[in-house]
Amino acid sequence: MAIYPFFASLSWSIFDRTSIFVALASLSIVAVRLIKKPHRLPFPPGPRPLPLIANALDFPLARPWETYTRWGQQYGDITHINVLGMHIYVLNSAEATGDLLDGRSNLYSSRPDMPVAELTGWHMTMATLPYGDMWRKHRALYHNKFKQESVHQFIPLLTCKAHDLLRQLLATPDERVEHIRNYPAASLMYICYGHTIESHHDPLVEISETAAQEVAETILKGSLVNMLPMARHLPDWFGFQRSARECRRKVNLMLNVPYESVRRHMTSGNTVPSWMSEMLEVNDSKGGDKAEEEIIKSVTASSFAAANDTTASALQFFVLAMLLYPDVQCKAQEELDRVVGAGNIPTFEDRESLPYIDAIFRELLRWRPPAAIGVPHSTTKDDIYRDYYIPKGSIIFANIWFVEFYQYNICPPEIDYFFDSRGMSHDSSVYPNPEAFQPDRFLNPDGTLNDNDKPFAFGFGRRVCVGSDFAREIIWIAIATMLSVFQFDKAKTPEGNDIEVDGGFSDSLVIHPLEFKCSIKPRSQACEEAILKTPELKLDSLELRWFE
Ligand code: HEM
Repeated sequence: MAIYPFFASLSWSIFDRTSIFVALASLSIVAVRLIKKPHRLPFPPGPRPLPLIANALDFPLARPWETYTRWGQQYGDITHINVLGMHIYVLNSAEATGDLLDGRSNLYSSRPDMPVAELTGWHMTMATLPYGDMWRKHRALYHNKFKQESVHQFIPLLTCKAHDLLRQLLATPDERVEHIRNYPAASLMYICYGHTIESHHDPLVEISETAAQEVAETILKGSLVNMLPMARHLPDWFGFQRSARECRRKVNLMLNVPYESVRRHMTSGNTVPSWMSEMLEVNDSKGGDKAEEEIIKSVTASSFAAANDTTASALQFFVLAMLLYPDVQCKAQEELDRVVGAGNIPTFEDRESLPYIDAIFRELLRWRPPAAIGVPHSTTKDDIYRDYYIPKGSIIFANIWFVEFYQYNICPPEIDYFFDSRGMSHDSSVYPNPEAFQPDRFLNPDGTLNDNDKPFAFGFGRRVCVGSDFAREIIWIAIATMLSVFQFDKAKTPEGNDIEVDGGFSDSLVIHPLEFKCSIKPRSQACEEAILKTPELKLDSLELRWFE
């Protein structure tokens, strides 16, 4: 089990006085937590704890949604484990999640105290801030920019970027993965910093992506260390500290390099209006408060980090779905041809008349929610739910999704309870045949969209994704325009046989399909011409009304 290397790495010969102090202090905190008199009400059921270390060995370090789903099947829709004194609850139903994270959001809206976030410098990003004034301040800045009433301001930019994507896919379809990655990155770099990406190896994108990726990896590597507040003081020989320090260096670059670039443009009088320049101008006009400037750096950097990978994940899975479900592609193209005319590219103005495309968007986030276990919440007060005790500071995971084990041949045949899903997005009582990609689930019999418009994929309560309206826009226009002009098919072998795709995906915080081959061709000569005719807008010449 993954905890063994953790303990094995503790070599007594190299303990110094600090190490001994840290180890003893950590152990005494854990011991106090473990022997602390429990509330008279029980904890919910869960795996049997061992003496002293409780459920430390049960805590999943890889593909946690699989373990969480199994617990859901064994213990019901609310499972409890105690990891080194930390109370962790896993919610495996929409009902329990709705009751707690939405219904009691005044108590369930903080984030776990994670030393690893502080050590990597990530603690100032909104997604990790505890519930309180600083979080409210960050959230207000985001809300102002990305709230539903504001996102229409991004329409010219997103249209332009979607057309760029079409042209890139037409020119080099084999670079599909890179083009799709580039699409949200280019949009967000422009919104946040007024920066135009020229290639797939843009330095600002690479700095931001590397930092976000390394933080995710360090968080995973340090997941047990995360549980101990004393981890902040672990000695340097502890490998985790070194990777956290390296990560911090990259996070600093992510915060400061784009900022310095925007500042340079502002000083030289060549400002390209952006979210950052707009906020800096306001702050400068009030005297240039340094703490405020740090917040500005943080909200822009973390919106790129939160938005880029999740959006790219949804679009990569979209292509996979089109290969696996050609009937869906066909139905979508029929709708597009009927509404905008074959060979024409839809715009946001056509959206109301294209319900099936919206249904594809909703099904995509249900079928493959990019962040399968969301982001953990934590409680700010003791609570009682269904006669179970939930102490202050508990960590709450909502298992948005579970994996259909049998599909990937990793489920032992005797464990048939996996077939009966309880994961929320794949709850078979709500979504029959949950593993199938069926956008019709989101349509009324008359073809209009139904009311099921709150994807679990965006999270819950007061911490619900602040970019969800923007995500809908950026994903919708890409899907609609791509489907209008391209045919997505399985690639062929030289003998003309289909190259099968297995539908597997990565084991990461934000999931992505494993590499697969795909053929992308214009649907007709008219479609190819329509793509080539899309104007190659110079962003600087766009009417920048979205920054008003
Ligand atoms: C398909 C795209 C996206 C998905 C699936 C997604 C998913 C999520 C999830 C699951 C959370 C955690 C919610 C919770 O704690 O319950 C979250 C939080 C967040 N998302 Fe997104 N997101 C997406 C796109 C975006 C975009 C486009 C932006 C910004 C423009 C964004 C910014 C954020 C921020 C800042 C948070 C932290 C909110 C907080 O802690 O208060 N996300 N997102």
